[in-house]
Amino acid sequence: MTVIVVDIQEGGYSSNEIIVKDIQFEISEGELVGLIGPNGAGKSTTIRSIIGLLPHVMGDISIKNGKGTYSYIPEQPILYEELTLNEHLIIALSSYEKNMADSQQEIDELLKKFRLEDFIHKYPTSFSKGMQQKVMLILSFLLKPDIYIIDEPFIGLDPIAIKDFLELINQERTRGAAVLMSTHVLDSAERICDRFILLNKGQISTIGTLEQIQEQYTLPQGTLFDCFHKMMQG
Ligand SMILES: Nc1ncnc2c1ncn2[C@@H]1O[C@H](COP(=O)(O)OP(=O)(O)OP(=O)(O)O)[C@@H](O)[C@H]1O
Repeated sequence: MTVIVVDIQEGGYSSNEIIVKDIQFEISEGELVGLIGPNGAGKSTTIRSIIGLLPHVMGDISIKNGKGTYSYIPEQPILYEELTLNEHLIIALSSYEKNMADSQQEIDELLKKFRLEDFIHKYPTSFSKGMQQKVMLILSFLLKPDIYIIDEPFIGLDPIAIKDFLELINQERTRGAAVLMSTHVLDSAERICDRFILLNKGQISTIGTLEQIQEQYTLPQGTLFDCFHKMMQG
C-alpha cells in the first residue's frame, strides 16, 4: 500500500527563485528510499517541501490520503535549551497525544539502546552532536509514524549507534512504516535502500532500484557511486 505520494511541480524559498522542479515519486509501506544527489542538488529543499517548511510549493503531497503521520529527523538536531531530556520526552509524547506511563517501557528501551539512560535529567543542548542526534531519533521512534523522513543519519552517529538505528528502522519497516532518507554515504545507501531517487540540479535524474539505475546509466555492474559519478558527468 502506498504511504506517500509526492507531486511537486515547483518549489523554492520564494516564488521567483525555483529550486526544485517536477519531483514526483511514491513510497510504499515498508519501503526504504534513498534521496541521493550532490551538494546543492535540492535534497533538503525537497524534504522541506514535503514537511511543509518550504515557503513556495506548487503541487501536492499526500501521506495516507491526508490522514498519515510523519517524523522528520533533521541533520542538525532541533532541541530546546531550557528543557531536560525527560522534559523533551514529555512534550513530544503529549504532542503525539500519548502519555509517559503508557510509553515508559519503550522509552526505557530506547534510552538503553542509545546509552542515554544516565542523561535523562540533563539538558540535551549540552550534549555532543551524536548524543543530540540520538535524542532526535528517540523522539521520532516514539511517535511510530507512517513515514520517517531522515536527513543524513550517518554523519555524527558512532558505528554502534548506526547499527542500532538501522535495526530500529528495519523493525519499523516490518510494522509497515515507509522511510525516505537523504545521504551522501553511498555504500551504506546501496546496502540498505530498496530504491533510490537521484537528484541533480533540482530535478530527478533517475529513480528506481539499483538494477534499474545501472541500466539507465549503462553500467550493468556499477555501484551506486559509479552511477552517481556518471550522472555528474552529464
Ligand atoms: N534557506 C534558503 N534560502 C534560499 N536558498 C536556499 C536555502 N536553503 C538552500 N537554498 C538553495 O537551494 C539549493 C538547494 O539546496 P539544498 O540545501 O536543498 O541542497 P542539498 O541537496 O540538500 O545539499 P547538501 O548535500 O549540500 O545538503 C541551493 O542552491 C541552495 O543555495
